[in-house]
Amino acid sequence: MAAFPFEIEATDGKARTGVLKTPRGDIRTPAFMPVGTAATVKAMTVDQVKDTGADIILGNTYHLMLRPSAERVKRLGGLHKFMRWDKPILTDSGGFQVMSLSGISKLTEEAVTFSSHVDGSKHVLTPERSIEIQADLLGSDIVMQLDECVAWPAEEARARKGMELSARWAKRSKDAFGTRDTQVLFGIQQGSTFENLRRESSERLREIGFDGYAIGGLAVGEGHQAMCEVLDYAPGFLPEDRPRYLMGVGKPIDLVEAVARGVDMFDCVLPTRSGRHGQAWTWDGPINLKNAKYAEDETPLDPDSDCPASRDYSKAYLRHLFKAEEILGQVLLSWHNIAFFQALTAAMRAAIAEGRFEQFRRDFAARHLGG
Ligand SMILES: CNc1nc2cc(C(=O)NN)ccc2[nH]1
Repeated sequence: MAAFPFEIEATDGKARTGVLKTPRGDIRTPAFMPVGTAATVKAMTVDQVKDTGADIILGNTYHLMLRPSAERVKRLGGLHKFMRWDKPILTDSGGFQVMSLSGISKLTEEAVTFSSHVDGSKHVLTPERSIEIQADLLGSDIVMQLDECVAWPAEEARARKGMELSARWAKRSKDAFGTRDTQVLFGIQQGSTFENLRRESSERLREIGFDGYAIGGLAVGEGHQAMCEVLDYAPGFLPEDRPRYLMGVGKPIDLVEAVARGVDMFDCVLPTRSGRHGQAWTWDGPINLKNAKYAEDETPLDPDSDCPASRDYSKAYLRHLFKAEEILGQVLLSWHNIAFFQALTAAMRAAIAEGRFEQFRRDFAARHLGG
């Protein structure tokens, strides 16, 4: 039973725009979720994040279970109170980061066991424990099943094994989650780049029944074109009346091309991580502010933006901050990049609502990739 109403307001081809209504607030889709890894969107205050127009942020179970621990977050009132973010939070299951960040990890039918990258301590993550951490201890609004994200490239037999384990863990996750009024559980489609496996994964998830469906196992090195080839069919295997969330994606062009193929929600560290390293994302493509050509460029990143970081500071000043390794550079560029990703999703929502998404898609690519 769907706890969060998802109202699709308009479609344009496969693209959709709508609202996912949650007790902590509405999420306008297509939506970009800033990544708030260790209870912070790095280098930003929650007020700055809110100021960009973000309706929801992502929290990482792996990081928070290691530090400060999920039990401590619970004792301190849960993740929303702890970090002072009162809008919706989606937490991931921890599975992906165990494989990409932790020390030795062992995967069995029962669980993933791993050693912490923080202090080497041993931890066990089962579908049931991940649900407990996300739903009961962190108190997130949108909970993700524990699954296995198979590395790319994968042989079909290996991808099938991972997809089938993820499907069994989807059932265990749903049973552990039970029925709740103010929180929902999303299943995750796996199957690497194999159409038959993606279809089978989707059929198994639909039989179990989820409030939303993620497309996992992409943006793992396959590249933009191969990802788009999977997205030509993978979103359509999922229920059209529920949100579709593409995990870990991506660059601005990835968002536009995925929305064109029916995706509604995204998360990616790109805007904050690249911002910390001096890369600014703009309608004309990415620029590296450390480049000497900006040394006396008095123009702002985007004079039309309502974000102070984009509108009020010269590129010359931002370059200076990065050359001097001043923390303010990382703050301002993270703020600008998140504001740009929010402006991009807002522009896509408007284009879909007005039936001009294909034109938007062409104009964006020409300008952003035009060079
Ligand atoms: C940056 N690329 C990227 N791919 C991801 C895939 C998953 C996934 O399949 N989780 N079950 C999660 C995060 C990801 N981030």
